[in-house]
Amino acid sequence: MISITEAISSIKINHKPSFATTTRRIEKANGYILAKNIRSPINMPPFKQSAMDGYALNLHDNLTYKVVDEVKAGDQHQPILNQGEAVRIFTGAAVPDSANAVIMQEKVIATGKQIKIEHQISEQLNIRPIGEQVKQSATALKKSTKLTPAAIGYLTSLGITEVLVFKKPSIAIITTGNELAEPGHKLNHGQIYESNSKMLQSALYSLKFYDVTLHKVEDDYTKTVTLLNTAINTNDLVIITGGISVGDYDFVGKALKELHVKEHFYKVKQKPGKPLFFGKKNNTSVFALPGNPAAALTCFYIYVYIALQKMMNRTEIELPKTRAKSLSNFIKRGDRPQFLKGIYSEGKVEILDGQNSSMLQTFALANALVFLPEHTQEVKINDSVETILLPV
Ligand SMILES: Nc1nc2c(c(=O)[nH]1)N[C@H]1C(S)=C(S)[C@@H](COP(=O)(O)OP(=O)(O)OC[C@H]3O[C@@H](n4cnc5c(N)ncnc54)[C@H](O)[C@@H]3O)O[C@H]1N2
Ligand code: MOO
Repeated sequence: MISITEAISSIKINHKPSFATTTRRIEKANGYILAKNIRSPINMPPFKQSAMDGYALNLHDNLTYKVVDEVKAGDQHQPILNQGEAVRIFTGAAVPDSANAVIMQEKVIATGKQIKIEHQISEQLNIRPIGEQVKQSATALKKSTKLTPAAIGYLTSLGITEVLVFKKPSIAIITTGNELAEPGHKLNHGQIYESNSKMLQSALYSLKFYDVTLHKVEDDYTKTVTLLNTAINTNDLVIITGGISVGDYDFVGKALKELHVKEHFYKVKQKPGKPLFFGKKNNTSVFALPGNPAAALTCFYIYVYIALQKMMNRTEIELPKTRAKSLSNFIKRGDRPQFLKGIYSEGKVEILDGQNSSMLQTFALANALVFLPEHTQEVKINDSVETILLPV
C-alpha cells in the first residue's frame, strides 16, 4: 500500500503531454490547447471604425460643421470631407479617410444640416484605428493558449473557422458487476442501478473531455479480459470501476495482469478509495477505481484529474486547495488519511454527514473535499482544514 503523495507523484511521472494534433472547427474547440501560433488573417478592426453614434468630422478651428452625408454600419461608400465638414455616423461604421475625429451625438447641437460642438476635440477621438486589436499577419494567439469562449469569439472575429489543437484523449469507461441494472428497468432483488458510468462521463464532460465511450461487463473473467483488451488498444485512457478488490468475483486485477498492463500502484492508504489501481500499457493509462460510487468519484478528482491535465499539457494539474475553518466536528476512525465531502463557502467548510463510500447523496451537495491527513484524528469547529475545491 502506498501513500497518497507517492500515488500522485507516480501519476505525474507516468504521464507526458500528448503532442498529437487535430484540426477542429472553431465552435467545437472550446477547452482545447492551440498547437501552433495563430496569425491574424486580417487587421482588426479592418477599417477605421467609429466607436460612437454621432458625427465624423474633418476638424477645423471653428466649432460649427456642415453635415454632408451619412455612413451607417456596413455602408461601403467613403464620402470625402473638406475641413469643416461632417458626416452623420453610427457605432461600428467605417469612418471616412478624410475624417479625423468622431463626436458623440449627445455633445452636439444639430440644426438642419449644421452641427455645433461645445469645444475643440482632439484628433482620433472615438476612432478605432485599423489593426488596433491585432494587425494582419501578427500573432493573434500563441501556441499553448487554452481556448475559452472569449478566445473562440476573438478568433471568429478574425474570420478563422478552424484551428490546429492538441488532441484530447479518447477515454473508455468500463463498469463491472452482475448486480448492476440499467436505469429504466425494474430492479430485481440484489440489483442496484448502475450509476458510475454516467457520473464519471459527466465529470469528464464538465472538464471538456467529450471523446468518451461507455462499456459494461458482467463478473466474468474471459469477458472482462476481452473488453479490457479492446478498450486498452483503442483508447488513451481506460477508467474501470468495480471488481478491483479481493473478492472471488473481482476479475479486473487478474485481467489487467493477463493483458500485461504494467502496474504502477495498487492500493493507496486513503479513505475512501483504498483499492485503487493505476497502470499503463504502451501509451494507454489504466485506472481501476473502486466500485463504491463516492470512492470512484473521489479517486477521479484526486488522481484521474491529474492524469488528464498532464496529458493536455496544462500547468494547473491538481485541483485548487485552500485552508478553511471547519463548521463541523468530525472524528476520523482508523489511520488512513481521509477525503470528506463538504460544502465550502467564503473561507468556511461544512463537513457533511453520510461519508460512507457507497453514498452519493452528500456528494451531490458537496463542492469540496476536506482532507484529513493520517495523524489528524479529530476536527473541531473552527479548526483550519485543508480543502480541495471541486470543479462543480
Ligand atoms: N475483504 C475485503 N473486502 C473489501 C475491501 C478489502 O480491503 N477487503 N475493500 C473494500 C473497499 S474499501 C472498497 S472501496 C470496495 C471496492 O471493491 P471493488 O472495487 O471490487 O468494487 P465492487 O465490489 O465491484 O463494488 C463495490 C460496491 O460498489 C457498487 N458498484 C460497483 N459498480 C457500480 C456502478 N457502476 N454503479 C453503482 N454502484 C456500483 C457495488 O454494487 C458494490 O456495492 O471493496 C471493499 N471490500
Ligand atoms: O475505499 Mo473504500 O472506498 O474505503 O469504501
